[in-house]
Amino acid sequence: MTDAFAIKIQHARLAYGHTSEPVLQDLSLTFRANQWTCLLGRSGCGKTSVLRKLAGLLEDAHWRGDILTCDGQPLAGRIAYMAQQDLLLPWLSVLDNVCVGYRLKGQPVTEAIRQQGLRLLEQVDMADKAQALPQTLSGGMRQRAALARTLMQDQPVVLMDEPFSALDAVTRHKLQTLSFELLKNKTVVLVTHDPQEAVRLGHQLYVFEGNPASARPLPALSSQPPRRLDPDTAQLQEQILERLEDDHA
Ligand SMILES: Nc1ncnc2c1ncn2[C@@H]1O[C@H](COP(=O)(O)OP(=O)(O)OP(=O)(O)O)[C@@H](O)[C@H]1O
Repeated sequence: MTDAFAIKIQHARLAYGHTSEPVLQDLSLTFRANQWTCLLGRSGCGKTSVLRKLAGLLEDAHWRGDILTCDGQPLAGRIAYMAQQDLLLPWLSVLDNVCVGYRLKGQPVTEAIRQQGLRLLEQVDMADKAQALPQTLSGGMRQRAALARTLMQDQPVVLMDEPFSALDAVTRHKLQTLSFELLKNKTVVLVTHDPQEAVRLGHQLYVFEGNPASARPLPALSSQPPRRLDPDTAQLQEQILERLEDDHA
């Protein structure tokens, strides 16, 4: 696994279809190494499109603008992407889904790899479902399995699209903390609709605003994530909500 690295998007524009209005315009974002960057914004403003672009999965759209890495190397092959849909393969057990990255790379899934997958399943409280098929799981269980699969990939950049949205409050809190621990040395981009989650986990935060949307940073807090609720975090949450409300108006 290579070290985490920073990524910069500069003055990007995105449109679906040659003649369509752009979804994103003058979008500039910096994702720092070893930090969590949270992206917020109203539904449909283009957050997932940005993750798909970074993951190399945006073939159906027109993108203009630079994406730079601080080491000058391409992004391809260095990204783990946890999409909004969990994309678990229905014919594979949960454990095989967690280890599927090795199969896709044509590498054998050794006993050591299976044990590592099992340990991650234990950490997300899914060890008892290791042999279950995805269709027998609840939405929250599927999300936990997908999270274990993302962690298993051990890539320097991790993109997560609302990874905790289907979880109950206690499980969400637990998995936020666990993910934060396990992804400490990565460049993490988290899309979330939850201001509390963003404030708890984000080293830096951006709100997508306008139509076409661009990203505006929020002031960083001096405390380190994962944060507890205190007057500063409460105030920042309030500020996020105000920005989101203004954008809906
Ligand atoms: N493949 C596509 N073809 C045409 N339009 C698309 C396509 N994918 C997304 N869009 C449009 O682009 C816009 C941005 O979509 P995107 O999924 O990036 O938004 P989002 O901010 O992630 O939304 P949400 O918060 O609801 O997940 C939306 O208007 C959506 O309808």
